[in-house]
Amino acid sequence: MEMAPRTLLQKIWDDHQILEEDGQSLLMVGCHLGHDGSYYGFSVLEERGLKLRRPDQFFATPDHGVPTRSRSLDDVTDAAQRRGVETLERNHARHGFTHFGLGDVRQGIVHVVGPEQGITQPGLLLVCGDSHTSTHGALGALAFGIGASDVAHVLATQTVWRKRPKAMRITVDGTRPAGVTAKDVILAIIARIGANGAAQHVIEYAGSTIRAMSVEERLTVCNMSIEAGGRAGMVAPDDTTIEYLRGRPFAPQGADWDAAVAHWRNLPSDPDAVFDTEVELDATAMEPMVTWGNSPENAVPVSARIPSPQDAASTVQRDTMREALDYMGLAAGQAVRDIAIDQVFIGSCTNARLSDLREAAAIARQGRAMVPAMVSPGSSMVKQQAEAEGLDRIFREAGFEWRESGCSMCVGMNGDLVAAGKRCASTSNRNFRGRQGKDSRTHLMSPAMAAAAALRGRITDVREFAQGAA
Ligand SMILES: CC(C)[C@H](C(=O)O)[C@@H](O)C(=O)O
Ligand code: SF4
Repeated sequence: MEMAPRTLLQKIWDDHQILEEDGQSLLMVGCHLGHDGSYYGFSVLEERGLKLRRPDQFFATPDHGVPTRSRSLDDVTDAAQRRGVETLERNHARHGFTHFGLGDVRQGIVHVVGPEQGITQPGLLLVCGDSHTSTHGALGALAFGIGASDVAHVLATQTVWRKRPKAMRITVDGTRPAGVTAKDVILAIIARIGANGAAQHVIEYAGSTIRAMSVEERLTVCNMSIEAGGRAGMVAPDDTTIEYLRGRPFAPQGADWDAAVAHWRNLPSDPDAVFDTEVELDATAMEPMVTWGNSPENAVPVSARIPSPQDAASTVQRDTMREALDYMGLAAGQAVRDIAIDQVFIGSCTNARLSDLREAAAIARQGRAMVPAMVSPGSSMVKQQAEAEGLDRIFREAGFEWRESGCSMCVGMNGDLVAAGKRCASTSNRNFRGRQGKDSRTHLMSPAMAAAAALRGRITDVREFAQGAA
């Protein structure tokens, strides 16, 4: 009998399902990633006298609490954060998993490090106790964040229970206009479908715009799947994926590589596969995007004005918009381009890979920062590569601070904070209330847009600057 056509999601799910019970699947986990917030799971192992089931399939690196001024833990002001990093080191010594510690060039934000090291691969079922695990789907993996008790379950059994999600395909077609980056594409997607638009779904991004993207750009898109309410986001593996992985430290080698590639080639959704939900967008009509509120769905083109609560679809939405404008200190009808900012953050698992830093540097070199601006590379390897091509010098000469790698001001756990009432142009993924510090105000945008905002001290259309690489 011929098999029914399947989506990429269905293929990976079927490959990993051990059994199905009461509507839940028990799935074999191929790769488990951890960071300095992963200690709860290990304490459960200890309480129950259990061993780490597969030390060879657990990889961790400290990111959330690490200092970015230096690599010394003495620069971490919060005792709990310091304990997180130290506990990860202790668990590594005890359980023998792969650990890229502070001072190791392979350290970085776990979602930057996985792909960079070739740990993230097509067809893998990958989990991590972190919501932005969706990032790894850019390489054709099924990757999702899991809660603390699931982390303990995976550490002990290398399996996880999950309900089979629905499949959504988001097709983006056309050539992006100049100045429109992968970040703008995902912000446009979230603005269209809403912060809950992909609830219960795993998103597959498809179409000529996605196919034309580099792996680093696809990582940016998949990273924010969770901000659209999706369980995960993925892009089918293709030549771009395979060329990206070739020769990376943890990628298969020799005959194993050939076998892996043959498997990866079979993963893309079959032509007749049916998706539960389909969404289509035209990239040719897109502009650089900026958020104005406290949800990533509050994204508008940089040339637009802030929408009015009076135009909201419901009274609930109207109240939410009013509260957001009040919190953000903004008025309906105000031009986005006029908004003065207090500082700039270029970093995070969304936008701190080498290509992001190149794009930001290409703008930074055209002027001088008028407000405090900092750059925190996504990994220590990214930092090293950026320095090898002189990006650190460009940033420093433009008055930007060049820091060490970590989550940093994306979430502020390490003490890199935006002060109360201050407005930050940020390349991260969340603009929630208090996200970058108590009463801080966040505007999400691309690395080039953030650099442009730094040079002008206000939200600026990056297309006013010369385009091109640094
Ligand atoms: C602290 C961590 C568990 C959290 C997450 O799950 O995403 C963080 O990374 C974030 O981005 O909010
Ligand atoms: S960089 Fe930000 S979004 Fe990414 S894992 Fe760290 S805190 Fe979460």
